[in-house]
Amino acid sequence: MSQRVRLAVIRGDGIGPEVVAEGLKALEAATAGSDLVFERTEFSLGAERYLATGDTLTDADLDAIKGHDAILLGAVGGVPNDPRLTGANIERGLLLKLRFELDHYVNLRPTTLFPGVTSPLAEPGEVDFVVVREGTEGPYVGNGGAIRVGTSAEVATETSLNTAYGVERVVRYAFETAERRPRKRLTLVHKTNVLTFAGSLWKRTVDRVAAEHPNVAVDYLHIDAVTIFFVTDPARFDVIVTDNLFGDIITDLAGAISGGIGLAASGNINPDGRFPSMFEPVHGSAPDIAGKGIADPTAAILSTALLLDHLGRREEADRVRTAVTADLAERIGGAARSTSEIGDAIAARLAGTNASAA
Ligand SMILES: NC(=O)C1=CN([C@@H]2O[C@H](COP(=O)(O)OP(=O)(O)OC[C@H]3O[C@@H](n4cnc5c(N)ncnc54)[C@H](O)[C@@H]3O)[C@@H](O)[C@H]2O)C=CC1
Ligand SMILES: CC(C)CC(=O)C(=O)O
Ligand SMILES: [Mg+2]
Repeated sequence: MSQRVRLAVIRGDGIGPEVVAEGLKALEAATAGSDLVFERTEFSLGAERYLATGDTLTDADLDAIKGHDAILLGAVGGVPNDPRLTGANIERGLLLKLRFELDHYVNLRPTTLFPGVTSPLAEPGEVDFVVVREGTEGPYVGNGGAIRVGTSAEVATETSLNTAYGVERVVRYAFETAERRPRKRLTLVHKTNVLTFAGSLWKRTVDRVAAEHPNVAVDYLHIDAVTIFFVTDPARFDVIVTDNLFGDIITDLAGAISGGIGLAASGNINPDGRFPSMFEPVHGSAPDIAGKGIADPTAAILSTALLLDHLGRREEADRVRTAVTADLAERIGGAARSTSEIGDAIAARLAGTNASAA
């Protein structure tokens, strides 16, 4: 019996389509000849579609996407200097709407410094942590407004939403993740010294859930101190749990200390399985390099490994990670390669047709 997977593909804007093409190559190569059968549906969503039609994510789009088992997304937003585009329509109206409507309350962002990858700051083995970022609340919910806009008396608010329900479920997921990892450490990252209302909720929730996980060592760091320790002592981190905004910011930094943002993969997970989970690179649409064929597709490829993990296909997921690890090790001192050259080399390793395949 084959395992049929209905995969929604949202290539998006900028380098999104370039890196998704390579992710799909890897996914196909990793699963060729197996019982896993992907049935792909393309959804043409993003800034370009919005500019052409005025639509971001319609109810019909959402309903159709809900009929899938998983989503692979490139990146959206970032057509430079177009005054018709604001964060409200693409970033919030499309990307965050997908995360909220599909209840992606876990935004999982593993960070590993692979052997052979150069980091300005750390050695391989020193960086191996996972950020569990809350994905449906925080300051990203659009809870705010502005008055007297454009005047010297303008006032703008952007209120962070934190619910006991929302915080507890992501904290529980983070503890369960820590339980499965050898070091069993969990760090809550927040700013409880000044964001005292939300911070107190997060801290009390972690303390309460910690009592159910006596094997997990728990500590707390303020977000500003975390930016120091990511640089000076990344080995201290195992599992980090944090809110939507802090998690967004520190995972770009996590990418930078572990070989570059082009290697950073993520999963927007709906752990209940009620809605399809969505896998995407941590990076955005990178308009500064779009169309040049130089984007690193590794993050998109590693995102397909997270997708395979989510489908319960650990063996195929590990094959993707092994092929990426081997490819990264060969990059040292090598000539720069294009997006498709990297994707082809990794796919060839997976297919066993690369001369130096591991
Ligand atoms: N999930 C998504 O769809 C995301 C969308 N965005 C959107 O993307 C647009 C651009 O945002 P930025 O702040 O510039 O962030 P970005 O992540 O797109 O780019 C930041 C820097 O990293 C480089 N970079 C990114 N991905 C790369 C890759 N695969 N290989 C090599 N270099 C890479 C870019 O060239 C740029 O110099 C904005 O509209 C933003 O809102 C940003 C982050 C996530
Ligand atoms: C639109 C943003 C929330 C996307 C982003 O930067 C991210 O999820 O990392
Ligand atoms: Mg981000």
